[in-house]
Amino acid sequence: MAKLLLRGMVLPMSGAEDFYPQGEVAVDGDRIVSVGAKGSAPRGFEPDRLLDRSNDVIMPGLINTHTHAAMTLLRGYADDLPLMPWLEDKVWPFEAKLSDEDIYWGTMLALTEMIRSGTTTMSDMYASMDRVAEAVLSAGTRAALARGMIGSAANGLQALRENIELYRACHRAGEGRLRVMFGPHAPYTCPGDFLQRVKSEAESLGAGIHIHVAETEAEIETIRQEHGRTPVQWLNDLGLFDGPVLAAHCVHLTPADMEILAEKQVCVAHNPESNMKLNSGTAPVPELTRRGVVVSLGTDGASSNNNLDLFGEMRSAALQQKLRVDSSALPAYEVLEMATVKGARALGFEEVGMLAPGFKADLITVDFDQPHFYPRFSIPAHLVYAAHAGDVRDVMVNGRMIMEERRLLSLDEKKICAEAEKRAKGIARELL
Ligand SMILES: CSC[C@H]1O[C@@H](n2cnc3c(O)ncnc32)[C@H](O)[C@@H]1O
Ligand SMILES: [Zn+2]
Repeated sequence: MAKLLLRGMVLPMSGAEDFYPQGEVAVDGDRIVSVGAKGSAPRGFEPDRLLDRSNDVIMPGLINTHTHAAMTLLRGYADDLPLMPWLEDKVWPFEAKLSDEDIYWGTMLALTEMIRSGTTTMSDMYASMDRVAEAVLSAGTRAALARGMIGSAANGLQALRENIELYRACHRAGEGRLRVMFGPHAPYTCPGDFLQRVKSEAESLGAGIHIHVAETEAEIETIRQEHGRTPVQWLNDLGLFDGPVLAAHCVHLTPADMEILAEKQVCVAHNPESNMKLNSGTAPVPELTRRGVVVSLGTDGASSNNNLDLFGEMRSAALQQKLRVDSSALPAYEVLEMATVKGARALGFEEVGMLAPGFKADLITVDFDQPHFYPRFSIPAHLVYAAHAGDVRDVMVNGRMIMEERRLLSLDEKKICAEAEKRAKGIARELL
């Protein structure tokens, strides 16, 4: 097992006070041994390699808690529409034509973009999840995978069987890099009896549930007409929140909804850019965190965003709340927590999200020797308000370097881009 010592400006994300302007992180195999000031590595720790990144920030890898990775194939295919026309008229007809192989290459494209922008873990909800798992394992990243399920009869039940199979085959696979959740799409696409069936299957396996909730006003109105309550109240009454749940979006919430989410320890994946692009609305993030809800960050798919860059997403998350509430809302360090430690909690990855002894070595280095990072008054502020995807220099997951000096080590980027281009254009031609 290789031993590595990284030196640089270390932001461990283990508490607001923790920062080492000249620090070091010692890694042995897949785990972090020590984090601290320069010279803090344990006596006797003899690294096989010293990585001097004195002008870089060394921080935990970013965690994207809500995406549909293979939707990179739809990037730029369906823009400037609200949610339901976007889904029904453009996205679902395109997705109906995707083969397992298309989903594999779309996911590979997503992973390439994610690694380049410092994302080491994603939470994905889609179809052909065995191929998504294969892509994640070969890219070397970490993921929580959920089979997206729509409907109740033939389609929904087949998807549920696939989700169970996925759990059995992949949960904790790849040295623990994979986790499996259950992915009922939304309260407006899954009937109550189906949601309860999903809940009981997930419960019997001890798995969490990943679901879209309260995304648009139209959803609130549909569920009110069908069930006479809000989506959060409906799902709670069905018992869905009795186990671990990751609820994506949660834009339109009443105070009573927020109390339920807090009481049931439902985690929320906040997707500000998708919510803006589809004109869904602005989620009440400070109101949720004030109540103790764990709010993490996601990009959603690359068709409603249109990128998978969590640096951009952090900036949007912060600015959106400042516009909605006031300039003190959602300060930089809290946004960084959403993209790291809180993401790990939301997905049930207990050993990632911060740099701490005993934790898995998932980390990135950000090249701070660039004009947009001077003067260096505040590292968290620079990371949230000034950084962009291309600033990421190195990416390590589970102790393995998968990008070094901006060179991808686990993926063939040119081949992936060519395959994605060919496959997406082929489907678009068929739909003309
Ligand atoms: C059944 S797999 C997941 C399913 O979700 C669709 N999707 C992508 N983005 C959103 C969104 O913001 N709200 C609801 N559904 C979304 C995706 O296209 C897949 O069909
Ligand atoms: Zn989504």
